[in-house]
Amino acid sequence: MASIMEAFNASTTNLPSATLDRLVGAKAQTGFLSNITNGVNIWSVLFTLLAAAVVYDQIAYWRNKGVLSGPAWKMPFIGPFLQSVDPKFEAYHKQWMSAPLSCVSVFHIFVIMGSTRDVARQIFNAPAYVKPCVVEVASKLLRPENWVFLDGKAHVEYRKGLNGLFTRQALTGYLPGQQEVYEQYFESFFQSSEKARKEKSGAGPDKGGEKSVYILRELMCALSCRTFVGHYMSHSQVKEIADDYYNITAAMELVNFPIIIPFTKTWYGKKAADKVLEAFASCAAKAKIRMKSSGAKAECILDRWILQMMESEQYRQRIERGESVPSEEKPAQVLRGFTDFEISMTLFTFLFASQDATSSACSWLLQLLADRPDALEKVRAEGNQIMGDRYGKYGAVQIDDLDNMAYTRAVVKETLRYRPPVTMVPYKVKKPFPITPEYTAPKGSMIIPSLWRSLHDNEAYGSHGGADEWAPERWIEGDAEEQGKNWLVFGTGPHYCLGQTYAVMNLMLMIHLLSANFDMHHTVTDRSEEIRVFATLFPMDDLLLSFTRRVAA
Ligand code: HEM
Repeated sequence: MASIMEAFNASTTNLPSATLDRLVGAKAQTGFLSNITNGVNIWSVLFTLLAAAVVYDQIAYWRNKGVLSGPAWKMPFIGPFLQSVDPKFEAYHKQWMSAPLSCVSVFHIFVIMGSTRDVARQIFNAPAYVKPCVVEVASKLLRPENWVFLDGKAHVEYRKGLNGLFTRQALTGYLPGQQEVYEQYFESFFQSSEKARKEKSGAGPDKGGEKSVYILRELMCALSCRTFVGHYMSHSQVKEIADDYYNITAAMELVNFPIIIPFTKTWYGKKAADKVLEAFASCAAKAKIRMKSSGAKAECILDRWILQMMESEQYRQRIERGESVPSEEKPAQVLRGFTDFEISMTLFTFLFASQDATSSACSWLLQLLADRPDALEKVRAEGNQIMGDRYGKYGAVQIDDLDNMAYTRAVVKETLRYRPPVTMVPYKVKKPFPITPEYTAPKGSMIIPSLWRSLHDNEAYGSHGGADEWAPERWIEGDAEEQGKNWLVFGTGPHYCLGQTYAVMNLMLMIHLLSANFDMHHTVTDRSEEIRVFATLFPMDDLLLSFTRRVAA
């Protein structure tokens, strides 16, 4: 306004009108610019930048999305982050069923979900384009230099060195320790059921159920620790790890806030992970000393690994001395020496890979068996027939016995199919990945093969009431065993589960011993069949179980 007044005042001078017009124009322009600049402050600059970033974020999402199914609009920056903090099975299920390929974008991460069997297999089998990324925070917890993040040849080589820890001979050696752990925990389940029954006087076994998923998690952690590090870890340390492990799982959301902020889930998770790493490193140091003493026998994975390192070192020394070593004396894998911390990181990956998955599997196994007495009786009858006098005795089960338990195996495999513990396996796209002729996944995006549809596919598992029914018989008299292409419970391709034989065997051992010695009583609620997502899948009501000692018929 002031500048217009100044221009107006100028008209009172005697300048020619054209010059005056030019001057008025120039004055008015200067006034307009200064108006703008006068209005500019830090907030308007920030607002403009923010608006530009929102527009950029949205356009980047559309560009990445291309022809994929997924929300048309992205919540600025965070996307569906808040939903991923409290994930709902139904929401995931809806997404898996929505299309073979769908997408969301959370923070800066573009996430592609591959849901059908063929798309999932295509992703698993594309190591040239993708590498595992577990979930974003995993590299912070497991450490970025951990072997599970190796790719290509380096991964294949490292993994070869671990194969010897999961051979039949190795698994045989872990069985006695595992049976000790089962005996100890089953006894404590029974004792706490007895206590609960006394406290809730008058409650029958079927009414006295206690939430069991937590104690089953502890059992699985104790079992893993015994298998991995034997007696190098005390019972109280195992208990501490089992308790802390909850924080590690809680930190494992599909997408986390990008930085670790104190007192958040990821912060607690990282603290717990550091403690586990320290504990395993100390076990490694102790094992290195023990295994050098004469006559020391390998009792756990750690012992076997160190033994293999020692044998490799002896072999190398013989070669260096110029000896010609007969080929049968050459170790199956010549290993380098690993530091205590390297060993610890690797053992942590085993715990990391097994803890949630086996806890989930054993929760559903017990729920399903408690609810289907006919199946439970078949497991018992088979065990009794195979074990004879040894039936129900801890320490008596050998690997050959488990091999012969066809029905028990069918129960485990059917449970893994019906309630797959791992439903999604995140991979990262290393270079543009042409998944279909119409769509190429952009470099840097997360791509997730999802296993549910493959395992609930009626074309493969349509017999015995259909794929949504739990029917162990389909593995005995049906053709489930021939559906190898659909059997993605343990993944496929170069990163397929290293512990799959061990996991199935261990779950078989658990239901065999438990059913031989105890009766299980499930307090069924209207939420028992609902699915809770906590990294893996669990019964929504946390599985109310109680145990009574079995009186043999
Ligand atoms: C029911 C139990 C289990 C299930 C359902 C399961 C499932 C899986 C799945 C889906 C993968 C990803 C495979 C891929 O990317 O193709 C995996 C990887 C892996 N699992 Fe398991 N797992 C189980 C138990 C175990 C156990 C007990 C161990 C070890 C003792 C283990 C060790 C591993 C390792 C080390 C990997 C990564 C392999 C690699 O990157 O080369 N898992 N598991």
